[in-house]
Amino acid sequence: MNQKEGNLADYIMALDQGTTSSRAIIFDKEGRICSVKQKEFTQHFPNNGWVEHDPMEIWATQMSVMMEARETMGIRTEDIAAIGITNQRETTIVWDRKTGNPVYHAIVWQCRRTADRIEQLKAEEYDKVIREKTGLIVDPYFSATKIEWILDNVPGARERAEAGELMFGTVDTWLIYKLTGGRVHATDYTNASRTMLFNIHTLEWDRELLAKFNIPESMLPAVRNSSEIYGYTDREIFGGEVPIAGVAGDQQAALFGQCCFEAGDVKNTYGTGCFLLMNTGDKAVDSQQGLLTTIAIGLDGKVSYALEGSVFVAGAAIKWLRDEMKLIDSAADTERIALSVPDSNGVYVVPAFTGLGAPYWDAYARGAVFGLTRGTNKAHFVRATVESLAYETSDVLAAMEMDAGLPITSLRVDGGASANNFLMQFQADIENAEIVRPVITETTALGAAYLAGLAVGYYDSLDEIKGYWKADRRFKPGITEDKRETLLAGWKDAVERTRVTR
Ligand SMILES: Nc1ncnc2c1ncn2[C@@H]1O[C@H](COP(=O)(O)OP(=O)(O)O)[C@@H](O)[C@H]1O
Ligand SMILES: O=P(O)(O)OC[C@H](O)CO
Repeated sequence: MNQKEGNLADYIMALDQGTTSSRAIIFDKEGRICSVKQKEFTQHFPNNGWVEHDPMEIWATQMSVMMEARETMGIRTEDIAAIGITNQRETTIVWDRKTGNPVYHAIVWQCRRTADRIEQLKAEEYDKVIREKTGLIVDPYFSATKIEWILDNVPGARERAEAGELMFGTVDTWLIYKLTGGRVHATDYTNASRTMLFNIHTLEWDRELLAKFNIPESMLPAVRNSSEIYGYTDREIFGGEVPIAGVAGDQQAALFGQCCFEAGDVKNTYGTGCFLLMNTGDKAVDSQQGLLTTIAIGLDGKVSYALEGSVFVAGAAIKWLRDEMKLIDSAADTERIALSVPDSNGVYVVPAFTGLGAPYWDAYARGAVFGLTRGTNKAHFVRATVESLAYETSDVLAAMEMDAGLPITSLRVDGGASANNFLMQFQADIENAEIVRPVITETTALGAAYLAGLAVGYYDSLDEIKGYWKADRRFKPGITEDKRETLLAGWKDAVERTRVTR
């Protein structure tokens, strides 16, 4: 059986439940991908700024990719030592304890429907209380006001919740519940830390916050380590009992998958947006620079903390070049085009399409382009757009350095746009740091696989895992200090001219 001690199964399966698709990846011991299946699902936009998913569709797509990934390889259920789950974070699902049926669609992390409630909390200066307890900057992004909205707006929901009939979960919790046939209602520390209800210092659901949002404690899942056996898959579902043994929110899983185990280790995922996390060890650093304090991982009853900064638009700006501006045919073209000119010719693109994220948190800013001259051509424009991803990253790294009080000399990278060698070199240049890209850039799923493997004895230790992590390429800084300062000063000026609120 797939038990701790003498685990003989050959593979680990990671379920990566993201914002636009559900994926299942089967890894071997060295973290090589043996099978991967992915299914997109419907995005619902019922109102301006609202985003929802159907929890049943999340479950159905996750189930089917899980089955297909195994069947394609032709392996048996018992060849899988454990399952690790990693998920889009903050997204909120409420369901009936008896039937397992959701009472409403999942309210997605991107959904802004509770913006007015957030303004009210700020007006009461309750943001300070929230910040102190949860490490978060009060925002509709997190789960608390989403749960409150469901209880206030779904007919009968509040009464049912108070009678103990409803359960809340982020997507990890929903999948665990479904996979175990409704037997386990649990989440891990990293996901709990994104709800705006979890006290990251006492490591408990915070009673004062629960009262503030009028959320009965009976709705909440048990909070557990990111690496431990949560339960076993229901035989009906998977034709065998596989332990679910690793759980972490996707950005934290990526930090773990990048083997950023020590305080000071930083990773950046260059996807649609950029997500930067710095491990701060056992210190919950209270950011003075507009970053979030969050839980990096929970192992053996102890948590490590992280500083987090998110950039809303990164790879999305590259998509914009392709789909709206029609300047490129594919995202990969940007590398060749950027390298066809020696520099951006003084052009700066600030892709603040949906406002500016960390460290500015300016919801009202909008995209801008500076430095256009009669000599500006398409290549300069494309290059400036690619460079903006590096500048945005650099702003968050500067904030992290100030908060943590230590310089960042190395950054581990992943995500779709990390394939762009020009971007990686430019990042190294302006950051004056080494940029390290691993061979396996599926670090989110890999992190979940590592966590699951550790819990069942498939891996012995963090050191063993570190031994499997391999760099594909290291980009070293290669420009002068003067040049770096000039480039960064131009960006700072462009951002200042873009900002609306300070
Ligand atoms: N070679 C490239 N250069 C620059 N950007 C790229 C490149 N390849 C992909 N991208 C961008 O990366 C994003 C996709 O990365 P991915 O990690 O799959 O994102 P997500 O998980 O957020 O959907 C897209 O926005 C795309 O425009
Ligand atoms: O699904 P992703 O990769 O867009 O990640 C979403 C984040 O977890 C939101 O906090």
